[in-house]
Amino acid sequence: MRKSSRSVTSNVGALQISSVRDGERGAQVVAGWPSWLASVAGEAINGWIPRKADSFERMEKIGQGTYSSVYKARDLETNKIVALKKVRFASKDPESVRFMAREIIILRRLDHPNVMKLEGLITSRVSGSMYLIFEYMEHDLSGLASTPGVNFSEAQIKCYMKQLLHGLEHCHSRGVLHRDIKGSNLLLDHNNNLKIGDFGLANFYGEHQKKQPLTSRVVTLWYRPPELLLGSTDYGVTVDLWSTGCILAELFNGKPIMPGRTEVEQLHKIFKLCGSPSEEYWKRTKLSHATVFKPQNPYKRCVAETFKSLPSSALALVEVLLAVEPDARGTTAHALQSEFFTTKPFASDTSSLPKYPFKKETDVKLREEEARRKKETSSKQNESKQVSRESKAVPAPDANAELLTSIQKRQGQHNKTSMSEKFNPNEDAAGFLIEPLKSGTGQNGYTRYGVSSGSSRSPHRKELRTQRSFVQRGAAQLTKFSNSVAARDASHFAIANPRWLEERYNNNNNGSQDDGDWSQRLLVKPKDSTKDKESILGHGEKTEKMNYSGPLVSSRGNLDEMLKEHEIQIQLAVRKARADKKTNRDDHGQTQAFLAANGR
Ligand SMILES: Nc1ncnc2c1ncn2[C@@H]1O[C@H](COP(=O)(O)OP(=O)(O)OP(=O)(O)O)[C@@H](O)[C@H]1O
Repeated sequence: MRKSSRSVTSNVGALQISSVRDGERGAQVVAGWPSWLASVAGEAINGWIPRKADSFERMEKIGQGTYSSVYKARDLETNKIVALKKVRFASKDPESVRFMAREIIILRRLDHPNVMKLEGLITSRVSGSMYLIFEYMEHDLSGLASTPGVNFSEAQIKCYMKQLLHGLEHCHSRGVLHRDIKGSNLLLDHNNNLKIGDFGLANFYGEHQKKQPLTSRVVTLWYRPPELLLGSTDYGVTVDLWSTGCILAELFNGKPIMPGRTEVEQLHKIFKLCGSPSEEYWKRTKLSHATVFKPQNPYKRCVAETFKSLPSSALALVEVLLAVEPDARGTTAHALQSEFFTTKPFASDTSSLPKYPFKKETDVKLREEEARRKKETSSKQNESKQVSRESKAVPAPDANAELLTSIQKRQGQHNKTSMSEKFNPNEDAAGFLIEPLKSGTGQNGYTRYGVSSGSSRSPHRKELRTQRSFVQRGAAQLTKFSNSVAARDASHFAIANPRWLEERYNNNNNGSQDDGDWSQRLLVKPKDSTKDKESILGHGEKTEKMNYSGPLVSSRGNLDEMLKEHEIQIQLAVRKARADKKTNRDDHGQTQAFLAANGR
């Protein structure tokens, strides 16, 4: 990034992005920045000048995120191939701009070979859009692991894990929590250098920050730690370590280890595998959902039995990272010192690993075609299903109305198309079969872990690959249960940009928490509140039913009862899915995943 002649030190450590003084703003606008950005998020651009769009040759689309579209491009000044991430936000809404800017501020704070480097920004005084410029990365870890014929050796897994932990160590040392660690956010270049990407959900934490509650609604579901599912708003680096443990086990296992479809099911999967927390923990903890989710009988931990085929040093590290109580997960430094990295086979050198052919562009095209095809089919189906869906949906509580307004702002409510573009329920993860792991022995005699080298892509890998961050995850999960559990539109509610809500909440509440914790309002509510429904519909969206993601559980009761209720809901959905399957062949994959995941 070129520096402006007037270099200003930016205090990117501040949680709140303060407005810049008029003089600074003026200088930034003169430097070419739009005033909507300079006026509310001057810190994000301090000392930089924007690049011009016409100094890049935009090539194909290579990624579609929840908040962004990513394009391959050529930098005409350097002739280098780069990735341009076009971020979605509403330039007329200062809060929306601030939140978009937070990703930039965080990225500018980081500087490490295993963290994606922000190389610059493209916008202009008259533009309403913003592109983030990154080094172009050929692969991501999930995509690579799902490639037919690609099986990782233990040394190779160590190589990737080591890089991930070094990158995370850097983030944590700079006071940054990533909060969305998963395979598709771990990017790899053609030399097998791994870089942590997508800081869209990241936030600052630590003692030097003003102590403010963080949102618990972050991290893609399958990688989300129990304390977040229990509603913690005071957490730290251990959330990233849990996700790291999930990835480590997954790389050996060949498929995601806890593919929950709802938050309740996710927590149940965690307790079944990792055991439920100790009595001590329940007593000590003030987590908002703890009373609701505490099981009557404790669950026994069975990580060792489940992953008995893992090398012992890998299993030992998985045991630590997947500790159900956060404090026992240690730190990135502890993990790097563990036997997993200090015993043979040692982590491969990146240069000794195979070079994999590019395939990102084809992947994106295939996924988009598939999504388009499904969308066409489903919009026809949705028309006929509308009545039953609405009648079974649980209305949202009053408290959600305010949040809904916020969400719409973040997503650019003035632009309805951007909303629907963002949310494509059919482009979801669960439409694929989960197959049993097949591992084998590679040419070098090492055990190769991961999927078998069949002629087609591994379905469960596809599932992993397309499991999106919080937003899309919500959409995907809920769509599966749209008729019996929650309405599809619930995801519009549940997909609030959590970091935006977090900040908004903090701004409005001066960081104080009360019994009406907003994250709890998102999850737990009484079942019969028609009034609530009225009130939420009264907030400008008369035609769209807004529901929420958590009505799988009653607000009072124990986990076992809830799970029973939950299971009934799932069975209803399974029956429904079976019926749909008969009537629509295009729903085939989705139904299969549903049945497979339920062991039916
Ligand atoms: N530097 C890069 N090089 C190549 N591809 C990239 C790069 N950065 C991102 N991508 C691709 O674009 C996709 C979306 O990017 P990113 O994850 O940053 O956006 P997002 O909107 O925050 O997505 P998500 O919904 O996963 O949170 C990634 O999954 C990846 O495949």
